Amino acid sequence: MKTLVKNGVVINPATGFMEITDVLIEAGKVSHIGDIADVTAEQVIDATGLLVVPGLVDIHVHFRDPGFPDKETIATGAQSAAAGGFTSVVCMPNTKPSIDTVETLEYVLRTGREQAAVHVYSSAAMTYGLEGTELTDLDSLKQAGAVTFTDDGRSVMDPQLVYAAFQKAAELDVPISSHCEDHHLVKGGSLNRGEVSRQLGDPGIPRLGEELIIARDILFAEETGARLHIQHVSTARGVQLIREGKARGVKVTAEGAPHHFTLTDEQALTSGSMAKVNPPLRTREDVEAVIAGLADGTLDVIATDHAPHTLEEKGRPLAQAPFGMVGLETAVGLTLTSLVYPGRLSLMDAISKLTVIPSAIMGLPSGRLEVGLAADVTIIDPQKEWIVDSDKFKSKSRNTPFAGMKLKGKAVWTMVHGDVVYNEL
Ligand SMILES: NC(=O)N[C@@H](CC(=O)O)C(=O)O
Ligand SMILES: [Zn+2]
Ligand SMILES: [Zn+2]
Repeated sequence: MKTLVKNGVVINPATGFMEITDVLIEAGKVSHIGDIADVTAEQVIDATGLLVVPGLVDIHVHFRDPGFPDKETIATGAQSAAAGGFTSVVCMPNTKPSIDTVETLEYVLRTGREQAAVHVYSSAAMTYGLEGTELTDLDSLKQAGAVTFTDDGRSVMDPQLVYAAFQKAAELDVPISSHCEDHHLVKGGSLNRGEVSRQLGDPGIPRLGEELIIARDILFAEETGARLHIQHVSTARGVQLIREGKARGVKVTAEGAPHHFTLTDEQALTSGSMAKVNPPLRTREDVEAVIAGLADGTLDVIATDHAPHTLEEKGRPLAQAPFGMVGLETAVGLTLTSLVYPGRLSLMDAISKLTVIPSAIMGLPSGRLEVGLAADVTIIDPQKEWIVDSDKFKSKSRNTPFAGMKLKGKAVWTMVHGDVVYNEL
């Protein structure tokens, strides 16, 4: 089977390559990049005016299996990924049971191989049951394929335990992904503590709770030499702490989420519980800082934190609704609309933060569009204007504050290892 993608803007951020040319895919691999006149292929795609990029990589998703198949399964999460242009994802461990044993990790990876349209990688929990009391067996979890250790959804509060985890992670050279939230300081709020939370009678979530743990974990990384990846940074001072850590040579990387570079806490006034996410949407100043952090490289990657929840749960009042929003199918549109078109981030940097950089952080064999490599390829229509319709999501869940929003730019064709897994061309 040969597929010829003709005349697209072919981008490979790993080498800074960007040219209007052709890509030939044979037997699941990229066999040629460059103008091709004399090839007969079973499948020919006219990519004129479209971007042909490495399959996108999201290192922060929640696929809810095992435990919550009403929200998402590995198969539906993978369909959602494919529809958003993502060909590789890293699952978070806050499932039920949590991904804290080799057995559960192997279940997730095997289900991914057997049922998912995209490559499914997984994190493993740092502590059993994400309870923050006993370290998991990090050696055997690494051995079984965990690409990062994290208690995402919570922070481990006991400094002795955190210290031991960082030491072990340094020894194993596996990055720790950190959800930063001081649970002693953050209790009961649903929204950023500020004007809007006061208006809605919510106790609020202080920025300081996030910043204390960002600062703490940077120090642990500095002390132990471990690689630290800070998840979903939402505050201006959080970005600055990471910038300073990097300047000191600490091995810290970080992610910005589309909702954090697009929306402020005011979104809760119109979207209610749909705008409830952890860490919360903050203020304009914070959004600007997240964008500046992405632009200057302080925030290395764009990751969605795709967090599906049922409409029943999200229909509850703010205080009772769970935190989180789906993100895979809106990420490309939001990246182009909020960052690239306003001139805040170059197209090359945007694609880089969605491909080769996240792959490098997690050590994944993806994120490049090069001859000889497996053909994970995404086509983006940068001109396509569309209105977010959550009823059309491939995800099982519809919890998004972006419904009804007009975006410019969309993933329209996704190939995994030579097979087309999404096509709206
Ligand atoms: N981000 C969220 O608001 N929710 C995530 C957990 C997390 O990423 O912290 C979830 O699992 O629902
Ligand atoms: Zn988190
Ligand atoms: Zn998460």
